[in-house]
Amino acid sequence: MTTHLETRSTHRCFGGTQGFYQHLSETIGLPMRFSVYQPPQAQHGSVPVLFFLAGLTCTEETFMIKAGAQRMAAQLGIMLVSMDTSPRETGIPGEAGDWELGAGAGFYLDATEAPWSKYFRMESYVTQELYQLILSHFPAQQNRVGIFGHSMGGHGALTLALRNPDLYRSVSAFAPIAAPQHCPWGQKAFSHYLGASRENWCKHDATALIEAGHRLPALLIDQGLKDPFLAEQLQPDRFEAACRLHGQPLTIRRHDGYDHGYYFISTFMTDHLQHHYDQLSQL
Ligand SMILES: N[C@@H](CCC(=O)N[C@@H](CSC=O)C(=O)NCC(=O)O)C(=O)O
Repeated sequence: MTTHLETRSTHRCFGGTQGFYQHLSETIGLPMRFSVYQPPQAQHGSVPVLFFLAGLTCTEETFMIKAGAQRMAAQLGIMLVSMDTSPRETGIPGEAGDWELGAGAGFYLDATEAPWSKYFRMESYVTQELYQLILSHFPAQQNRVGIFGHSMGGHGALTLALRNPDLYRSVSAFAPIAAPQHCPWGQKAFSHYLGASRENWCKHDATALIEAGHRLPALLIDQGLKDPFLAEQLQPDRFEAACRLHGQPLTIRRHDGYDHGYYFISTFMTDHLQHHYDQLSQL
C-alpha cells in the first residue's frame, strides 16, 4: 500500500508511543484522521491490535484521551487504534449541525443513498482501508485483531464483527446501540443513509444479524444502569434475548449508578482489554 501518512503528533506514553495521523483516504475520497497507541513491546516485534470505534460526536482523539486504556495496553502488549467517526467537510448540505446525523455520526456503514453515499463509507474504510493500512504500516499481528466500541461505536463493533468474522477474532462493547432499527438514533441514520428498505437495515442491526445466523466469538458487553440512553436508544435486552435464543455466547454486565460517558468506560476498560487479550492469546 502506498498511502502517504502524515504524522500529526506523537507522544511517549507508558513506555510506548501515542500517535495521531492523517491520510487521504481512497475509500472516503477525503482526508481521514486516526490514532494509534503502540505499546513498548511493538519496538521489538509485532503485537495484537484492537480497533476501538467511538460514539456520536467523537473523533479519533476521544478514546485515546478519555478511556484510560494505554496503561493496561502497555502491560499486555496490545496496540490500540481509533479513528474519526465520519468523513468531514464533505460539502453535503446538512452534514454539520445535527449531532445524530452526518459529521460525527457515520454509523460504521456504507451509505447507499444520495447525497451521503459519495463519502459516507465508514464500513469499507474501517474494515478494508484502515485495517490494511494498520497491518502494513505498524507492527500489528494480522491474525490477532480485535474490535470494540462505545454506543454508536458499540453498534459498529458488533455489526462489523458479525459481518466480517474472518477479520475480527475478539469483540466487546460498552453501551452499544444494540437494536438500531428499533431506536430513534438508528431509524434516523438508517433512513438517511440506507433508504427505506428494512431488508438493508437488518444487515446493519446487531440483533437482526444474530437472528439471521451470524455469530461472534465469546462476547463481553458492559452497560450502565444510569445511562440516559438505555431504554430508548440502546435496548440491550433485545440483543440479549436474541443471543440467548440463538446460542450466541454473551456476558452482559449491568452496573448500578454508571451513566453513558467515559467515566463508565474507563472504569471497566481493563476488563475489556483482558477479555481481548485472553481471546487473542488462544489463537
Ligand atoms: N449531544 C451531546 C451528547 C453526545 C454524546 O453523549 N456522545 C457520546 C456517544 S452517544 C452514542 O453514540 C460520547 O461518547 N460523547 C463523547 C464524550 O466525550 O462523552 C453532545 O453533543 O455532547
